[in-house]
Amino acid sequence: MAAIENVPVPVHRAPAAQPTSASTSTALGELRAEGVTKRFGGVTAVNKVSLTLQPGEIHGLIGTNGSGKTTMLNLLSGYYPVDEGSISLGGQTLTQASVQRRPHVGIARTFQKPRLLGTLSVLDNAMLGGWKDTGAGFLSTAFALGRARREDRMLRERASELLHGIGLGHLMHRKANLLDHAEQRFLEIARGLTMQPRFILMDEPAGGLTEHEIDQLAQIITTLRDCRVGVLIVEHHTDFVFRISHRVTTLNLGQMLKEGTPEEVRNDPEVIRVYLGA
Ligand SMILES: Nc1ncnc2c1ncn2[C@@H]1O[C@H](COP(=O)(O)OP(=O)(O)OP(=O)(O)O)[C@@H](O)[C@H]1O
Repeated sequence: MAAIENVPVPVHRAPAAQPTSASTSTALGELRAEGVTKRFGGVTAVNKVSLTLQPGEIHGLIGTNGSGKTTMLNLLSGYYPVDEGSISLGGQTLTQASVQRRPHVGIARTFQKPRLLGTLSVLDNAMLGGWKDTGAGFLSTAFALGRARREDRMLRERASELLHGIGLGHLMHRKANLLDHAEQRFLEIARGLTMQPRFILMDEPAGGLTEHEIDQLAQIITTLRDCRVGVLIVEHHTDFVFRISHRVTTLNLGQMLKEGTPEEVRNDPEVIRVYLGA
């Protein structure tokens, strides 16, 4: 993959979180889950979990297999409704907001297995992330009238800039299904960023990447942090999570085991007993 340049993402006003310092900020604009519970039949996948993601913060979500990490991400991104508890952004409730609504308030996500439209080009896939910013109706789109043309040009430029920033600029016109695994993962991130999110929730972004590609991923994520985007990383690759996160939450059997700085979590006897030492 080509070198990663500075990823151009929108600048938000809130200050970036400081690495390793415990955040006591109640800054407006935080994404907050409070006491959320999700059940699937008799299985309680997530049980009264609270998690706060600050703008400009990298927050790792780790835990054993089946501990509820992906479910938590799905609750924050609106893929599942919560059974109990609440989700809010900047103090405004999102608990009932649909999955289609969440991008409008600034929540993007990536998937464990990249979900791309394989027969479309890399550029077209990246542009799909910006659909929420288009308002041209069906007729003006069909006839490529002024507004539709302008919106298309704007999105194309934004997506193209992001792809260059993320190191995929040279592949813009290739079909997405011809990309290798890391390229597909990075394209998903670019697609999420095209919507200019305030928060991006990533499900196992380091899965299947080489050490070199993980370094590239870390570079992308720290650039997002510098641009005040909050990043939630669900990940099994704990070294990577401890290396780049400001805060880490550990789940076990759907419940919160420990939340704190990477140092606090890494040295917690219960986390070592249940997860890290396993
Ligand atoms: N759609 C679903 N239907 C039924 N059960 C589900 C569903 N999604 C998750 N579960 C169950 O909820 C629990 C938590 O699953 P989840 O995928 O959130 O865990 P995880 O920590 O992300 O796991 P992994 O690290 O293996 O990806 C598991 O017991 C899982 O089988």
